[in-house]
This record gives sequence, structure tokens and C-alpha cells, in this order.
Amino acid sequence: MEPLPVPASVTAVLLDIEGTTTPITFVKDILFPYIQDHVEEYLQKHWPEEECQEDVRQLRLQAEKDSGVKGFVPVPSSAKPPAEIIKGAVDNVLWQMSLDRKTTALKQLQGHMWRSAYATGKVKGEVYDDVVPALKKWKEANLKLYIFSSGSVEAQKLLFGYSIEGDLLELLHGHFDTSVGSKVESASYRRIAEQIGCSAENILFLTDITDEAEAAREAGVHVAIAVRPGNAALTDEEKSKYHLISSFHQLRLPSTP
Ligand SMILES: CSCCC(=O)C(=O)COP(=O)(O)O
Ligand SMILES: [Mg+2]
Repeated sequence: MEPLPVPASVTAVLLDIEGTTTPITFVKDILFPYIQDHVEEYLQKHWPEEECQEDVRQLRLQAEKDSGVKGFVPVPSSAKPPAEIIKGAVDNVLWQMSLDRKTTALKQLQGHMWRSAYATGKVKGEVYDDVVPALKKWKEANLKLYIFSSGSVEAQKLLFGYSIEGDLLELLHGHFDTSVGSKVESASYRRIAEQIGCSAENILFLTDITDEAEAAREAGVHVAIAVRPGNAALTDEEKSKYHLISSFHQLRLPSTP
């Protein structure tokens, strides 16, 4: 693929994770099965803790909003015995994950669960080979680097803090998750620009998902689509509509020869 000039107005790069910095297989084959295999044990072990209670409260609130969704699984009321609530919460998590839902409630719980997987070295965050050299180069060129993922901010920090390339958090200026809004709504990108303290046109967003790119573009953000092995195929129309990159090395900073 061709080199892609970064517009001179860009001062911040906003990065998606799954399919952009990180193989989809890492999320689907390592992170998600960890949740499916451990969620029941986790809820039983952490049940008395306030954080766990809050996670279950949020799952229950989300389940109430989902009551019209086909196949939805309720989370029993807090008046029910813990074993019954835990069973409902586990079933709800597995149901949401079967649909790859990106609800804040699910993502918060997942982030809390991955803590021990990363801290004990069972899991290390994967990043593509080109990611770290490119982030270092962009940072040296005074670009500010941010993450915007459906994964919770805590999950993002774990992935980059315990990565196969070591602790990468120093390269990043900040993190955004769905508490700023959905990745497919343009208002989220306007809020991000506001929180960074810049205009939308100062941001370049890299993602593998065209609906996310479209939302960002509508907000006035520059976008490019990451084409990585295993990502969903793009239609011919999408290929012609967006800038495509298969490696971060293709991005050319204004002063780079
Ligand atoms: C950041 S941790 C795991 C990723 C995750 O849970 C997820 O849903 C990925 O979403 P993304 O928005 O980064 O594609
Ligand atoms: Mg993605």
C-alpha cells in the first residue's frame, strides 16, 4: 500500500485497539475465552467487594435496557440469593459476549477480570510489530497519542502496560472508552476533541471498522482504515472511500522525507 501523508493540521493520533494496534485473534482467542472460562469463579470470589457489586448492578441496569432484545438474559434483583444473582449475571455476560456487545457494563467487568491475568503473566498484550516504532516516532515528532477502544480504560492500560513489548503506557497521553460515547456516534469524537483540548481536524483516527471511521469523519476528524490480517473484509466501495494502511509505517509526517 501507498505512503499516506498525515495532514499538517494533525497534532493528535487516536488509535483503536482490536484490528488496529492488536490482532483480532488476541482479543477473540485469548482475552474473551479468559472471561468465559473464569466469570463464574470471579463473581463468587469477589462477591463481597464493592467493585464487584457495582459491576453486577451495572449489568442489571444494562439488562433492563436490553429487555426488548431477542434472547436477552435478565440479571436477578439484588433481593435474590447471591447464587441466583451470580448465575443470572454469568448467563448475561455469556449472552452479551456471544453477540460481541460493547456495553460499558460488560467492558467494565471484563477489565476488572483481566487484572490478575496480566499481573500474573498469564496474558501479555499483543501489538503488531510496526506499532511501537511508529508510536515512538510520532511521539518524538510531538504528536499526542490517545487510545479509543470499546475495552474499558483499565483494560486498555493493562494491555499496553503488560504488553509483549514491555510497558508502553509512557507513549500514550490518554485513553477513552465508551463512557465518552459509542465509537459509531460522531458526538463521541467531538467530546474527545473537547477533552483533548483541540479541534476535530487536529485528530487522525485509525481504526479497522468503517462505521467508526464514518462517525469520526462526520465529526470532522481525519481517518484511515487499518487493514490487518484477519480483519473483516472491506467492500470495493469502502476501499475507495477511505485511506487504507496495512502498517503504521505508511503514515508520513509532514516533515518526513
Ligand atoms: C482493550 S481490551 C480488549 C478489547 C475489547 O474488549 C474490545 O471490545 C475491542 O474493541 P475495540 O474498540 O478496541 O475494537
Ligand atoms: Mg477495532
